[in-house]
This record gives sequence, C-alpha cells and structure tokens, in this order.
Amino acid sequence: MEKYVIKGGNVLEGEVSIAGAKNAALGILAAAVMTDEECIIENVPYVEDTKTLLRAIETIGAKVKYIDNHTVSICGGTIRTGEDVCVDDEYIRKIRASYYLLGALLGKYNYAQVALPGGCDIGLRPIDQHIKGFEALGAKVEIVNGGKVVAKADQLIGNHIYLDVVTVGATINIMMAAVLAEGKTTIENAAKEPHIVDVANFLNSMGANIKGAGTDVIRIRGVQKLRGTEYSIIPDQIEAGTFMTMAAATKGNVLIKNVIPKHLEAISSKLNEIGARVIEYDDAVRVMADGRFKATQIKTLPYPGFPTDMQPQMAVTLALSQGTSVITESIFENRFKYVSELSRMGARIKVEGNSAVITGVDGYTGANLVAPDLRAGAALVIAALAAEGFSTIDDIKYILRGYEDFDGKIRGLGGQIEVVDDERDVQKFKLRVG
Ligand SMILES: CC(=O)N[C@H]1[C@@H](OP(=O)(O)OP(=O)(O)OC[C@H]2O[C@@H](n3ccc(=O)[nH]c3=O)[C@H](O)[C@@H]2O)O[C@H](CO)[C@@H](O)[C@@H]1O
Ligand SMILES: C=C(OP(=O)(O)O)C(=O)O
Repeated sequence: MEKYVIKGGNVLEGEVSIAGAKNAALGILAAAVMTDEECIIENVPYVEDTKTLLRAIETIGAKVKYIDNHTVSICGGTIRTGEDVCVDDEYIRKIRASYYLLGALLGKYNYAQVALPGGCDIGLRPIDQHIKGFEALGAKVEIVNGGKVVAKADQLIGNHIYLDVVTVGATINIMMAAVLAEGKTTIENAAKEPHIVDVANFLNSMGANIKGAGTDVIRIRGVQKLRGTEYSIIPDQIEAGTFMTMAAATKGNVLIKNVIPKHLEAISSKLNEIGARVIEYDDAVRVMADGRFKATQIKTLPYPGFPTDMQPQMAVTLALSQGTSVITESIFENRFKYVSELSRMGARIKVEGNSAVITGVDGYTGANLVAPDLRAGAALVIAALAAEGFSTIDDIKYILRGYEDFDGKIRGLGGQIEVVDDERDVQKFKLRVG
C-alpha cells in the first residue's frame, strides 16, 4: 500500500499554485446533471473525490469527458432514472458528496435513489437537515434496506425552510432541489461558505434564479428548465490554508498563488497573531516565518469563522509555539484523531472534551504514522516536514481524496517527500537523501 516517506528539516521556499476547490467542485459536478445540455467545467481539482463522483455520474448514464486534467464536459441528457437506477457502488459510499446527487436528481426528475454518504470519519454526520429540506419541498424521503436514500415527489413546491444547524451540505442540497421547484423557496440560517456561493453562481449561469448565497438567507425562485454553461471553479480555500500552515511550521517563505485572499482571512489572521507573517496580493498570499510562535486560542466555526477543515493543520503549527494554546472544535465530535500520532513525534497535546490543550514544544522528531482522515493526514505531513529525521505516513488514500499532486507540490518547495510502496523503497529513499 502506498505511503509517504519524508525527511524533515528543510525550510520550504518558492511558489505553489492552488487547485480548484474540492468542496465547490463536488457540488458543481453534481449540479451539472440537472440540464440535458452540455456543461463545461474548468479548474476541477484532479483528486480522488472528484474522480469518484464523476464515475458515479457516468454509471447512471451521463456523458462525462475529461477535456484535460482540469476541464470536464458533462452532459446529463442521457441519464437513466427510475426505481432500478441507484447511485451506489463501493466508491460512492465512501465520499460525502454523493449526497449532492440526491438534491440534483430529485430537483430534475422528482426522483432520486442514492447510497447514504460516507466521507471522513470525523463525527456522526447525520443528514436530517437535508431530508427536512426535501420534505418541506414536498418530497417523500425514505432510507431503505442496504442504506439507500430514496426521495420522490409528484412535483416539488417552494417553501420556507429554517435549518436547525448551519450546514454546508444541506444548504447546497436544498438549493439544488429548489431551483426547479414551483414557486419560491427561502433557506434561513443557511451556511455561507465560499463554495456555497460558487455552486449558486454555477446554477445561476445555468439559468437558475438564486439570490443571497453567501448570506444566511438564500432566496430561490423556481425556473422551468436549466441550460448548459461554461464555468470555472474557485480556488481551494483549504488547500491554500494547508500550504500556508506548512510554510509557517517549516519556518519557510512561500508564495501561494491562485487564491482568493478574502477566503483565507480567518487563517491569515491567526497566523499573523502567532507571529508568522502573511502578505496578501490580489490573487496570492506569501507566508513567512522564523523563530518560535506565540500561543493562541482558536474555535472552529462556520464561515467566516475558522474552518474545521484547517483545525488539524493549525494544531500542528501551534504545537511548535511557546506557551499553551487551546483549539476548540465546535463542528465535528471526532476531529482530534491526529493527536495520538502527533504525540509520537513529541507533541504535547491533551484532548479535553471538544478542546485540545496544546503545550508548545521546541520541535518534532520523525516517526512512523498513519493518516486517520484527509485533513489530519495533511497535518501529519506538515509535522513530518517540520520534524527532525525521517517519517513515514500510511493510509495516504485519505489525503489523495482532497489534495492534487500533494507530494509533487511539496517537492517543488524543497520538501523531501516521496510516495513509496514498501519498506525497501523507504530504505532506498533514506540512502538517497542521507
Ligand atoms: C464535501 C464537503 O463539502 N464537505 C465539507 C462539508 O461537510 P458536511 O456538508 O458534511 O458538513 P455540514 O456543514 O453539513 O456539517 C456541519 C454540522 O452540522 C451537522 N449536520 C449536518 C447536516 C445535517 O443534516 N444535520 C446535522 O446535524 C453536522 O453533524 C456537523 O456538526 O462541510 C464541513 C463543514 O465546513 C466540512 O468539514 C467538509 O469538508
Ligand atoms: C471532511 C472533509 O471532507 P468530506 O466532507 O468529503 O469528508 C474535508 O474536506 O476536510
């Protein structure tokens, strides 16, 4: 099984270009099937989650073509629908975003049958708010044997929906189902993440009528039909944030290009607060760091708060600070799985309820590690790059779900990292890099 082998201690320097946003792409690729015409989508990140979703879209009959690695053509005119068509295979069950096909297919055909979503094991992750939204639009939703969600309606009718929790997935899913419903839908207490605005902009470019995305009230006026479009996805806020913390933790100097600095404000301000330096340009940020960081407090919150998807990467950086930091995880119950791995590298972190109390240490030492999930895995890579000596990281399949050419980009910044298959390759790497 593939793993990373890393020799830490190099200062990361240079430039890195950020891919399209995974979490926007997943919503947009699903939404593209809502028209029978061709949609051409640019800046699609070439990561395992988007490849899995595209494969699923293809298995229900859509025509999917990679024009190049980052440009995809989707034509939903040949999709099969009905009780014998279920979006369900061993891969689609593993990704979170399979749930977007529920909203998209229900909106278009008044019928959808999709396996219950998977995704990172970071908490319970119920879908009650998605179901509540579909039901408010007039659908009957059932979870049938084998973990399939079946949603059907004679006709979706717009309604007023108040979300009990701020949820990205339910906001996007209800928005998709509502664009072809009859009449007006209002989603209150909606999530405001940049990818919600991107999915709304994409749907509007297909002829939908969505207003207010990016605020907590989204108003949708149903339209008869959506048309084909050409659209380019926004840059990935979390990939950018990951490279920002990587530059900081390795005391580097990195220009992170193709970003929207506004989307990174929560991350930039925390890095500035602990003593790293973030300089913003129009579509890039530079992160520089030297010396020990100051400790701080962080609480994860829905956008524009500090993103939960950056919590592990920031923890790895704070564990190298002077003093005691506290990170409170308020979105998911089980997002501290990297702590035991990081302890093996010398970090001093204690988990108390939904907080991690981090006592800063001088540095990390390399260790053999296992990636517990996508962002925790990325955080361990950052720790290994900042550590003294060699580390290996197993289960990189999680990391590959959301980072395109992660090792290649790190090598481009002077990091010593390689993907290897077995222990012999680890030894070869050690001999080569010394
Ligand atoms: C594919 C994708 O875009 N994944 C992102 C999405 O996940 P996801 O869409 O699963 O996350 P949500 O924003 O929905 O979850 C936020 C909170 O709401 C709860 N909840 C959610 C739905 C629901 O029906 N009922 C309910 O109680 C969740 O358990 C969680 O505590 O947003 C998360 C929060 O920014 C990110 O960490 C994920 O990377
Ligand atoms: C948790 C994440 O992804 P997913 O919701 O797809 O599991 C993530 O991107 O950090």
